[in-house]
Amino acid sequence: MWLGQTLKDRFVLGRKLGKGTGGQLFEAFDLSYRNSVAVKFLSPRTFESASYFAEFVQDMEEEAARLEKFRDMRGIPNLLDQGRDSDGTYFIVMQKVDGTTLKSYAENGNSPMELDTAVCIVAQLCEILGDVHDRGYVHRDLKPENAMIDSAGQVHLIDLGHMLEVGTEQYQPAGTNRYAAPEQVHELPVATSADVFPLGCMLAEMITLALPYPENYLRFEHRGTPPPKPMLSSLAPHLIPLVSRMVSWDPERRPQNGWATFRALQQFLPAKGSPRDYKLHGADPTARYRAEFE
Ligand SMILES: Nc1ncnc2c1ncn2[C@@H]1O[C@H](COP(=O)(O)OP(=O)(O)OP(=O)(O)O)[C@@H](O)[C@H]1O
Repeated sequence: MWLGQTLKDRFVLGRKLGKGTGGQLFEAFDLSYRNSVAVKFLSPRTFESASYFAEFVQDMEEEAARLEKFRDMRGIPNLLDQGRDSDGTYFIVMQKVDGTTLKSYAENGNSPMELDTAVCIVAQLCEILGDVHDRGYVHRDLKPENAMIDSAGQVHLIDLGHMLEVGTEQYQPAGTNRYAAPEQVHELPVATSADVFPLGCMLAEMITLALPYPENYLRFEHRGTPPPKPMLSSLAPHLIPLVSRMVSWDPERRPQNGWATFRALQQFLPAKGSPRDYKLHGADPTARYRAEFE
């Protein structure tokens, strides 16, 4: 791929937007609708075997299929097209989120985060995931790099590459150390409650700058010993009971899905019509809940 290359006679490639382990994201200009879009290419994987490479292609094809499944769902970019460029590299084209990842948002002056802002970001993620969970899917890789905040303060969920239908027999490893739920790390079956664990981790981290469990802790075997207790003492006391449940080792103790977590968080959202009395760097994710009318 190169700057100015036109894909499918329609998308003119521009600057790089970001990079993950599996994909590279570029901005492109859509000649049909005359707006900016995002193109995700499979990263070059020169040193890997053909079969390993084929697995990555399959992962991206599955991601495209999931984007299509969640078409027009608020908070998930729409799939616009997919194909292969002149070198045979697979790509998908989707709506571009005009904003930054949650990780960059925090790093660019919003860290540690006001409790209000952090709660609103997680509440927005819960609303998106609530709809995903209602359709029987688990995201399995929630982390600050996989959430984006647009210029209007709306949160978007990206990277559906590891999403799985609840009850799928075949196990495919997924998740990021320190965010992934223990049952997922231990390769046990996962339910929608596996997405609630990382939401609790993210909420605690945004406010206190610390994750509830130490590095690599989740990868240890705990057979015969009680599961570890989360470290949440620097969190606001009124949030501790809910966040403790969200990051509970036992999936049954967590709110069971996005909507259940949203309902539990609702009491901590800013009141409608209330003003924000602190400064934010960039977009305002609390505006959605402060607004008198949606
Ligand atoms: N729709 C989008 N609009 C704008 N930027 C995006 C969009 N999707 C992804 N990005 C940017 O590209 C980066 C990488 O995207 P993504 O997480 O999908 O790649 P990945 O290789 O699947 O990541 P991972 O390492 O989690 O597997 C994101 O962190 C973000 O900065």
